[in-house]
Amino acid sequence: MTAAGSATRPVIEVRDLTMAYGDVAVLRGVDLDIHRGEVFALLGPNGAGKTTTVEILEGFRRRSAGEVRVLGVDPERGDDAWRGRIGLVLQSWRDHRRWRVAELLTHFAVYYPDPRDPAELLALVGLTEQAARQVDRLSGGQRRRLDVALGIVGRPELLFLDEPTTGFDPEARREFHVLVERLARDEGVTVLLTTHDLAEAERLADRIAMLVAGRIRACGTPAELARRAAAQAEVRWTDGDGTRRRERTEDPSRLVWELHQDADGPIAGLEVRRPTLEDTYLHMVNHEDGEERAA
Ligand SMILES: Nc1ncnc2c1ncn2[C@@H]1O[C@H](COP(=O)(O)OP(=O)(O)OP(=O)(O)O)[C@@H](O)[C@H]1O
Repeated sequence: MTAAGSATRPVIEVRDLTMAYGDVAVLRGVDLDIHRGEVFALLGPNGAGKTTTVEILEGFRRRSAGEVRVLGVDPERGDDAWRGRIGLVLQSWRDHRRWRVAELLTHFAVYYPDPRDPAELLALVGLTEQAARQVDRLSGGQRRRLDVALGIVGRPELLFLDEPTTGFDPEARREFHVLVERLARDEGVTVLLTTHDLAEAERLADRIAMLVAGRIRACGTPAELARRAAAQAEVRWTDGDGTRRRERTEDPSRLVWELHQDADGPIAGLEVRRPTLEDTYLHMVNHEDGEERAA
């Protein structure tokens, strides 16, 4: 690969990724391209396969089939130099409860060739006042920020955040969002975050992929996804015999006009509704096996 080629190549490339635990298929042909400097959200309900996907990309799990490249390397063959370019913020807290915050960062910094200064890092994640505190005395939100600090101490090009704000109060969540935005905007870090919170994905991500039952059911910018969701209106009305009816259509005025022609008078109980992105997402989650697409 030439230097120019590697500059334009996606940071993460996934083709037809499948994964089964025993005979249970969890990922059923996932395709993804994530570009340098993007904040990309993998959105899906519990059990959709988000953590499995991320663990495969991080090199912690062997896939069943498919092509995967992360920073140009197959994660199953990633060496220490490759690992040093990646930052991880995992779902479960590692066990360093007795360490003090600043000590822990200093300890991990030595593993990297060009680490961030621990004091600057503490300021960046808003933990300066807690520098001398033991890890097991931190609140849940403060621990999560320490997780992020540990994830970025080695100046990674790519940061994985697995359900980063679970258990955060609204204030901690907002501060965390500002931190992620700053990393992406000011430092060009590519961020892949998993979440089951649509509002968080819309707020943070340049692009969202909706993973439901091991398949990407829709992928695009929040605005694109919202536009596609709203393209099909739902028209509801009550028939002459009192039956409640509903129909999805891209041309609601035509349907209403036809109903008006047929009805002998006003259309009873008429409603025309444009689905929101949330309606579409919930519909996908609640009809997992259906092939209906928002894309
Ligand atoms: N090691 C494993 N062995 C067997 N099944 C597993 C294993 N890990 C995960 N699974 C199953 O695979 C499916 C996907 O799990 P995964 O953790 O990837 O989902 P997720 O989208 O991250 O969910 P959550 O939001 O709950 O973390 C689930 O049905 C889970 O029970």
